[in-house]
Amino acid sequence: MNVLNPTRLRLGVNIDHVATIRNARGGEHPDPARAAQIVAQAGGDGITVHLREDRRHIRDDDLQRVQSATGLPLNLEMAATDEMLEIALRHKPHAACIVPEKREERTTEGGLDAAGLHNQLAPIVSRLSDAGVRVSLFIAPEPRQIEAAMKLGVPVVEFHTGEYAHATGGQVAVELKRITDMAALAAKNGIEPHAGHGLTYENVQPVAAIPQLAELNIGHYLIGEAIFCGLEASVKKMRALMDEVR
Ligand SMILES: CC(=O)[C@@H](O)[C@H](O)COP(=O)(O)O
Ligand SMILES: NCC(=O)COP(=O)(O)O
Repeated sequence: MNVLNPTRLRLGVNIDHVATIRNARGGEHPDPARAAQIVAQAGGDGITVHLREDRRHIRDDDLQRVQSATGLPLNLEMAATDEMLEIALRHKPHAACIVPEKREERTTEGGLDAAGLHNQLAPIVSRLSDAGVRVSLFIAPEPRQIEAAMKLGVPVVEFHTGEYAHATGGQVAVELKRITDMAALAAKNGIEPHAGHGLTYENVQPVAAIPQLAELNIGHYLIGEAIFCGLEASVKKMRALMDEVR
């Protein structure tokens, strides 16, 4: 990705909620694979999908179709379960981001406890890595979690930006500083930092300006905006906002 300009902040577009709308009627429209093609035309650098245990949006049969719809790298978000590991090993996406998952949650509520789950995560990380999948951990921006990521030997962490996105008043700067400091700590220790969750046109720029961040993954807001202006336009606008601060 971005071999011509390694400093460019990559935009991974999460297309889960195209599938949410499709599933509302149980048919095939709108098709996430078509959304992936539009993301590619709009200048997105990657496609992210979260195959949830309850299949509330992305379904198993979407993976192959989304993967072959474009030449973009696919980032598969997955819970640390045997079922998801087998699926990931079958599809071999470019990257797999291990996320915490609760069946009853509305969305991913926090980061993975990589420190507490070391023994569960270690074999999953090594089997994915051996299969050539770039493993990432979706963690809170905390030193303890970065230390755990280092122990697990993952090349990438993605910081959960939900706390930042939902913060108000003086807390915004506090949350931003946590992400800024942890991006620097991760990079210093040879881990490529990414970020995502709850990012919008309004809150993306301070995060995009963090120099060590290599990739942002953004979904719900872009698909929501696409209802009003089209997916190509919403991706292009996010891309432009990110580029303005780099
Ligand atoms: C891991 C993450 O932050 C997102 O991918 C999010 O989980 C998308 O799926 P939901 O909107 O179903 O939570
Ligand atoms: N990992 C975060 C992601 O893929 C997108 O999160 P959101 O923008 O849908 O909140």
